[in-house]
Amino acid sequence: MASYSVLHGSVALITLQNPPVNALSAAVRAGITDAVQRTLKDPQVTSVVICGQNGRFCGGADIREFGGSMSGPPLVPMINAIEAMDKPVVAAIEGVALGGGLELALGCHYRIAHRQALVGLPEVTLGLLPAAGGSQRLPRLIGLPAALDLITTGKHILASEALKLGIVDQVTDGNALNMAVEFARRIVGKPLDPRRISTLPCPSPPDVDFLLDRVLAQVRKRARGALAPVACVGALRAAVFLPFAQGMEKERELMGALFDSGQARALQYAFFSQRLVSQLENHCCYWARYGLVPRHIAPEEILERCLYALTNEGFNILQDGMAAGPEDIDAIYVFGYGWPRHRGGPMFHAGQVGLARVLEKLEHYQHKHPDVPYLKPSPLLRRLVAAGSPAVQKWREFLNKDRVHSQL
Ligand SMILES: CCC[C@H](O)CC(=O)SCCNC(=O)CCNC(=O)[C@H](O)C(C)(C)COP(=O)([O-])OP(=O)([O-])OC[C@H]1O[C@@H](n2cnc3c(N)ncnc32)[C@H](O)[C@@H]1OP(=O)([O-])[O-]
Repeated sequence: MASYSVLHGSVALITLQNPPVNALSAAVRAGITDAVQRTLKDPQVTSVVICGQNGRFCGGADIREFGGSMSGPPLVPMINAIEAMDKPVVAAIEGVALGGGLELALGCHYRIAHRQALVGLPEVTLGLLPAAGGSQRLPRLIGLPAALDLITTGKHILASEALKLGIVDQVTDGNALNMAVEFARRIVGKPLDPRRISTLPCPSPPDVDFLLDRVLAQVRKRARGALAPVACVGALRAAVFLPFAQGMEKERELMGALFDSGQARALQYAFFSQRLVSQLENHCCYWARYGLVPRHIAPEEILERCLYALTNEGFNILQDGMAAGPEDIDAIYVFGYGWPRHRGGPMFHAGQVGLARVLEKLEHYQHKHPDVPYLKPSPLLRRLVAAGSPAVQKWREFLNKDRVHSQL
């Protein structure tokens, strides 16, 4: 939700309330929309400040809502309505203004931030693009090159850097909310048109096509096969060449293609998994409290059981003739699944570790867990070890002979 109060008799304060990061859930969007209506109707109110509860402006759209059917007022018209207000609106940024949080702040007429606050449009890291106007407003505010950098990498930057780029108007080491309220009282009556980012032209260099093509080639190389960075460049291209309303249409269309993609679901799953895993320590406290004794599993065992089971499946795939050679499997892992390139791929890595060692480990874990079928060593792995563990480059030859032999 979002609370509404009036300070000094004239400054409306809208506070986002959705701990821990004040994500823009349906309830928060409904609260902001109602509060905006109240400020418009209240003749005593001459300016507005938007802030987040507990020193955090906003962590963006509520990612947990992405899995279900979306309800509540949509973000884009809500932000457009804020920008269109005829009373100055100031965002008081403390903690974070990320994704939809920064997009909300970009819809405000001014942004005042604490120096240590973090801002950014990290949607690309979730397989998305900033689709609440961020891809169209940010380049209009700070120019195309800087917007390309921020949006295609998704990096978070400190407010002090955001000030240099022109994303925020002022930073403070003190209380950003107090400063924003004082600022809001001072600027009443100043023209708002130049502060509506959607009405500004998008500053871009003369060789804009060359720049966009170069960045597109870079993101394709850096994140091979990833859809979101490519879509981000497409949205920024629209910001340069199309009027705001049409750019927003393009942003929506590109987001639509990403939103239901397997890549976006996988990256959002990874976001929550990472946080869940970091809470494991708390689970240990829970066990201790109830006198439970967890079985000790060394990190090495987890790694080996995951890694060698995966490699073992690779040997089974080769044996079944579903892949012609180990290079096919390694290429899929390196270029499709982000396997660290410097480790060559799971089959190459097995060769580096030593096939005999991989076999020995699989036998060991299979002995401990006979009910886990994927730990059963592949017959091909056994034959390769028996043949003296040839180098990975020789396996194709070995397989061909093996297949011919098995057909005789
Ligand atoms: C049309 C839409 C367009 C729009 O452009 C799309 C977006 O905005 S996409 C969004 C773009 N925004 C982003 O990509 C920002 C994503 N968030 C972050 O990068 C970090 O969480 C942040 C830096 C904010 C805080 O770091 P920290 O202090 O180390 O804290 P932490 O990381 O441990 O998180 C604490 C708890 O908050 C939870 N939670 C967090 N964010 C969200 C969220 N948006 N939603 C829901 N939940 C969220 C998190 O799961 C965790 O829950 P739990 O149950 O306690 O495990």
